[in-house]
Amino acid sequence: MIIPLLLGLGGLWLVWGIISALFSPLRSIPGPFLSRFTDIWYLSRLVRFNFQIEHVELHRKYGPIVRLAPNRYSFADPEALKPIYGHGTDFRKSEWYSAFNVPHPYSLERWSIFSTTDPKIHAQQRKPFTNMYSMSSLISYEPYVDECADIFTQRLSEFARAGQAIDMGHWLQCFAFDVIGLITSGERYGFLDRGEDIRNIMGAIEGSTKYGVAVGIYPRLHPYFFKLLSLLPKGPPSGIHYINSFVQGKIDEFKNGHITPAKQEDDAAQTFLVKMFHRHQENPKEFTKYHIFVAAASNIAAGSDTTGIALSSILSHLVNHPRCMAALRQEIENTQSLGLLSARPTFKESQDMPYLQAVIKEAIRLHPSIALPYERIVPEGGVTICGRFFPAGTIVGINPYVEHRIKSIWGEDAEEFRPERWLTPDKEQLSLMNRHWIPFGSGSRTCLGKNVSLLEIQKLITRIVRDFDFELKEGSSKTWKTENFWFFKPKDWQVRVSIRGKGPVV
Ligand code: HEM
Repeated sequence: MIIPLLLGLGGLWLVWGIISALFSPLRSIPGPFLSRFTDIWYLSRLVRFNFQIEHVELHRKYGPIVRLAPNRYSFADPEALKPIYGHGTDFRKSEWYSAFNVPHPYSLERWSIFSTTDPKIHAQQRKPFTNMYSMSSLISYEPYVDECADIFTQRLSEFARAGQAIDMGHWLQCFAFDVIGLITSGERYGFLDRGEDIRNIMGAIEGSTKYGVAVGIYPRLHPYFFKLLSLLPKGPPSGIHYINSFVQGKIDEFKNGHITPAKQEDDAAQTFLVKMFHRHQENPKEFTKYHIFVAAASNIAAGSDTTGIALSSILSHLVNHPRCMAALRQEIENTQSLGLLSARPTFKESQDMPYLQAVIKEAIRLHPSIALPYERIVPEGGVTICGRFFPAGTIVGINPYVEHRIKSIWGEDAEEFRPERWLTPDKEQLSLMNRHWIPFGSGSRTCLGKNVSLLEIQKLITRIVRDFDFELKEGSSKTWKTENFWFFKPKDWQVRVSIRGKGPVV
């Protein structure tokens, strides 16, 4: 009885797919054959966790607009960015993002800055947090980064003395995780001390992100899958619950031990939690306990993998391009000889180093921390993009990995690591590249933590490039292994470290 029923439903679904494909107003847009009829083709590619390679190939084969699924289109055209993500446009995030949230009935009032889809609701939700990520707050977070950089360089010195190769991607994530812990709650989680995935929190973030990437293709099934997989002791929902209870635990520990009722003199120097608890005390109805949870959870879930990957990308490009490593060291030495570089480089000092800035931008261009499309939905009335009309409800998106390789923006050598492209005197070209450099997103949903991560990146890269030499473990290929599950992560990137000159200055 069940089998004929399932076969019947499958048949109906197939017929519906074929009819929809035949009558779609977008049927002339090219793409893989199966993508016309079903989302399964795209899903099957995503779960291989290296879609970025095929994504570039698809655009080479089919042109600037490609169908990825019956109602999903991808763009590799400089003209597409502005209509989709430009300020003032009404495109909302697609429902794909909802699979990154705990669904009802498991949630009380679950929303997150990252996954809210409606632009107006999102603007209200984001506003109370922006000043915590502002430039003035940023400078006050510098001692936290320095504290972790001190421990990180100590670890590197130990590995150098032991002649031991290490998984550098993992250690850079440990650094990013401990920094975000300090900035958020004034506590280092201890990743740098132990070098291991404490309480499997990194694994939980990875598992729940992989779940979101896959299940987001069928967002209506998310509550059912979530419920079903919750029955497994180590299923992805347990990861999501785990992250949430980890964050809540940190908040509770903080509340019970550290919170001071009086506002401290120097507001900017406080951690996120201190600032947020004060805000909550002043106005508990507008700034609720859930607001505190949301910001702390965002920092932990969005701020460790991303920054760790960016640091790996920069260091790996430098290791693979000795000429660029030498040029950066020259800049560091020049700055130092002018007395403009502290032992613990400051954010301001590293911002005044143009070659460093160029290296950072170029590495993150070629290997962005996120390498899947930022999906949006065409609003009421439809929109013309790249000369083609898309009706309301169509899912459209640009993948930064693809955008960062468009030759009409970056030139014939788009695939090459050439930091000098950012030092061009051609202002128009520079402005074009800056507009299309989108590793932190684009428009109103741009990364809230961008400055925090740049603070970490600039300070740490200057310091470790000055104090250490790096080489791939013998026998390793220059092309590292990666997994792309939204976070585009290096896997087991083995590097040997040695101390330069007299060793770390601090
Ligand atoms: C190199 C490091 C980072 C990269 C490349 C990065 C990238 C991104 C991207 C691409 C988005 C937008 C995604 C979309 O449109 O779908 C985003 C959003 C976000 N990021 Fe980051 N991120 C980084 C670090 C951080 C850090 C350190 C934090 C927190 C301290 C953070 C917090 C957030 C939040 C809260 C959002 C949601 C913003 C919104 O929708 O209004 N990120 N990030």
